[in-house]
Amino acid sequence: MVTTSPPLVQVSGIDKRFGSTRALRGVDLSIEAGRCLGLVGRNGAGKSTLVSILSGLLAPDGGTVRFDGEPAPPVGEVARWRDWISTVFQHSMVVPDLTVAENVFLGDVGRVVGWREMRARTREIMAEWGYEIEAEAFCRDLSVEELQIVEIARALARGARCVLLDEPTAALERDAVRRLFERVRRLVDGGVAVLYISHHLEEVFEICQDVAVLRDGQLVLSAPTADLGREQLVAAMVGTAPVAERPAAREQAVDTEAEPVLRVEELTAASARGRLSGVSLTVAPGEVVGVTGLLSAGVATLGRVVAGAVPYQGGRVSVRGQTVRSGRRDLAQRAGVGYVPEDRLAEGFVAHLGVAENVTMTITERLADRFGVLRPGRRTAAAEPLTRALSLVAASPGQPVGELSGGNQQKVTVARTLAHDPGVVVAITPTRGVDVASKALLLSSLADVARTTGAGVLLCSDELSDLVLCDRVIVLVRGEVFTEFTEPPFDRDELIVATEGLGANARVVDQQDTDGVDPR
Ligand SMILES: Nc1ncnc2c1ncn2[C@@H]1O[C@H](COP(=O)(O)OP(=O)(O)OP(=O)(O)O)[C@@H](O)[C@H]1O
Repeated sequence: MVTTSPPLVQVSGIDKRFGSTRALRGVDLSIEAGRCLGLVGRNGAGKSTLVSILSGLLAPDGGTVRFDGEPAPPVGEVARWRDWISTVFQHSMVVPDLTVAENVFLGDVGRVVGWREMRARTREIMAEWGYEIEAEAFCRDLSVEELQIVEIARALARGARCVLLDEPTAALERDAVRRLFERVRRLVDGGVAVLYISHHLEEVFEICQDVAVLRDGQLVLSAPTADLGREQLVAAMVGTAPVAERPAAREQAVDTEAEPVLRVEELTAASARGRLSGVSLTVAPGEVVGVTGLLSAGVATLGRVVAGAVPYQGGRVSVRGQTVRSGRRDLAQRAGVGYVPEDRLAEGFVAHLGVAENVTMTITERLADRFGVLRPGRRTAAAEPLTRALSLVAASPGQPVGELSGGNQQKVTVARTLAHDPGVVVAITPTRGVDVASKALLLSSLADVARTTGAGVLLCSDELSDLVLCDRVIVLVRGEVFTEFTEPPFDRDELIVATEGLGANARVVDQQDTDGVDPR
């Protein structure tokens, strides 16, 4: 008699409701030992809900989870679930006031290892991954990338039989992504089951043997990746919804002779996200200027300085001729700077307020009647065109933003920025966590604002596909302007080479401007 062993993780008939939202409907899924399963779907499809259920944090309304054929432990007994499944969550679960080693072994201290061994094993894992993070460092001092590494190290240290990676590459650089993939392959070769959630379909094709697609809470496709093309995958994700995967190229010429809406002169700043040294640039009315570079190059710092979110030490930032004082978010906003921050949870929205209220937060005075009263209907009407343009999914305009999926929260942040007719939009990695089909909509709405209102857009992103609709792209290397690409379409490979500080023919700025840049 032939006996086949049960899958390592088997999910059967899982249902989950949140009020009127059916987040998961009768989902069946198997995660096999020694295979990597990709889980994809549009924003709000139910991926994170499934991750929470698989991590023992959320009870399903119906259905079962089995490990190796046996019923999973009761929900809430997180330590017992972790013996089976270790999860790297989309949002940092790292405790800032603990050290790296304490975070890696969080929940296991005393039970599994002593302090000395904990530090030694943390060092070992970091060395194996090629990361230079001190085991004794406090996590509050780490960058976004380093925090994510701590989370991955935690999953690896536990030696769980199944590892869930929920958008693990969102804050990682190319080299770090490559290292992560190597490690995932090694885990899989060693018999570990991996569930890999990503909005980057190319990643799914690269490292997953199988792929499953969730749409509106239902599993609509499950197949080996080798049997599928990208189009089939996107078609399964979007169903019958019309979709533009790429924003249309920009046609309108920008008047670069016009007085710039944004002028940055000889800017010097220091922040945990990279320093800036003597950075100068301008953005003309209606122009979309991209800024890119490696994580430590200062791209996010530049955006944050212009938005007044962090101070600068030298130089000048001016919007429509008016100087924006260092580190004054309020004054930057008053001067007309709209800001799509990198960390939407911390700065992007107010979680307990509704979608329409968040979107119209900066324009309440304009919407109120002559007695200063603002009717909810007016809010909803003002928010609706923006949320529709971004294909935002919410149960109602009043649904608290904290209840939305990650990608939809990001769309609220963008809609809110665009609502108050900014003169300059600073957007930092605006498409992070946004599904493939919504990316084009989001980028197009930024470009539309530039085209129709004459606003300037400063698009700070390490996501090269975000840069397609830029009129120019400025590359920063170690806090300095290294080069500028002025002729779209931009060549992806040339951009990559430039971010590394290489590629002589891409160089168009004066030699003088780049003195001191080590071209490695
Ligand atoms: N705590 C909650 N209360 C109410 N609704 C919720 C809650 N958590 C999730 N939802 C809803 O359940 C649905 C599925 O959300 P989920 O976060 O699982 O989607 P997702 O596929 O992970 O999306 P994304 O790609 O944007 O992260 C969404 O409509 C979301 O608004």
